[in-house]
Amino acid sequence: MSPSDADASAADAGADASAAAGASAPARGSIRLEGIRKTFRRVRGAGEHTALDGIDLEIPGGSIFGVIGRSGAGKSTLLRTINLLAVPDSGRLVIDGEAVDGSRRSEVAGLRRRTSMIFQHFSLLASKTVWENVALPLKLAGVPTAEIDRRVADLVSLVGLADLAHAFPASLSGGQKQRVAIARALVHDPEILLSDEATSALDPETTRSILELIRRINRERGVTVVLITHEMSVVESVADAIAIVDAGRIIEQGPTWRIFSAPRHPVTAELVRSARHDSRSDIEASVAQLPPRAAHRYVARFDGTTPVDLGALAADARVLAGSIRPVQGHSQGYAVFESAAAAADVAERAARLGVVIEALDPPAPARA
Ligand SMILES: Nc1ncnc2c1ncn2[C@@H]1O[C@H](COP(=O)(O)OP(=O)(O)OP(=O)(O)O)[C@@H](O)[C@H]1O
Repeated sequence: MSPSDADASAADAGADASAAAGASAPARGSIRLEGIRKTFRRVRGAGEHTALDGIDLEIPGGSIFGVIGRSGAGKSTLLRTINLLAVPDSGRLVIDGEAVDGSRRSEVAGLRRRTSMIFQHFSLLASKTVWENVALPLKLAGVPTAEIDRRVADLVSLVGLADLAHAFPASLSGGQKQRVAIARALVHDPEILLSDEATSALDPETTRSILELIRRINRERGVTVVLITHEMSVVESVADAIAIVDAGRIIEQGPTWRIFSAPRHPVTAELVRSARHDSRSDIEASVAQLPPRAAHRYVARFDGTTPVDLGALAADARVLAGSIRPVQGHSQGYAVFESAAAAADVAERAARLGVVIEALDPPAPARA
């Protein structure tokens, strides 16, 4: 990606996430990383490993921002610089417009209260009930009992565990444990929730319900959410904007629907393809067992900016398979159809309508 592409997509990401947060959203929970660099001494051998290599990122307050990348790309380190669990070698962290450099202990303590974190492993105390796990940080902070009771009751009910308030972690499912961890993360009314692979240990349905909860917390309480994941499907369903990290650099960022419809970097394209299972060979395999009923087969791909009208591509279009889903209100996906229309005619109409078309090889007709 050229620097101008990077600038354009950074502007895209900021603009779209700002829109999602609402034009009059307060700056509460806004995050800016400027030229962040972080190196680690190599565990074996000499020298250093650059985990973050000049990260510039702007996350509007009140948005949900996804950071995605392959294993070892630098996602956790990036997330941990936001609460200074990882102290950058150089660069600036700016929260709500104010630089935070971690030079004063009180400043770091304040930052940690404003930025809560949830993890893949829930870190609950086995000997304490749901209620007691959530109450513990408030007790340690010396909050009066009546206030603790009020806040814990509110949070336990927010995460849907009012009936299990007196259960112990051992009797809870993974999803319920993550709900307790989320309630505990909210006790100090944070501006920012950092999610480090919080759904990676959960099955797809539980993942969906936890992501719905995170979205509700974001919308109802105005909490900025930064979530890191290696799963595109996680960011697809909740994030307003995404940054893709590779080898310690941001290689692409933008509104979620744009990243999915038109990835600009090959690594992003690969991540999108693997999440969607919609490569040409995947699609060809999915319709291979359907006997051909017309001379040609095509895949029409929709990027969410063009209304879907297969009839305008080929009057006799007969749909064989497809997958179309909304991402931030943009219908994206593909449809496989058969038609007698020649490839050149369909391609010409597709170009006029702004639809991407690929011609597939129809399977050979079965021998009689
Ligand atoms: N404390 C540390 N000491 C030494 N090297 C580290 C440390 N933390 C991270 N690294 C290295 O920095 C690089 C980035 O690590 P990081 O955990 O941020 O990546 P990641 O994208 O979150 O990976 P994963 O998805 O596998 O968790 C990796 O090469 C990792 O080995």
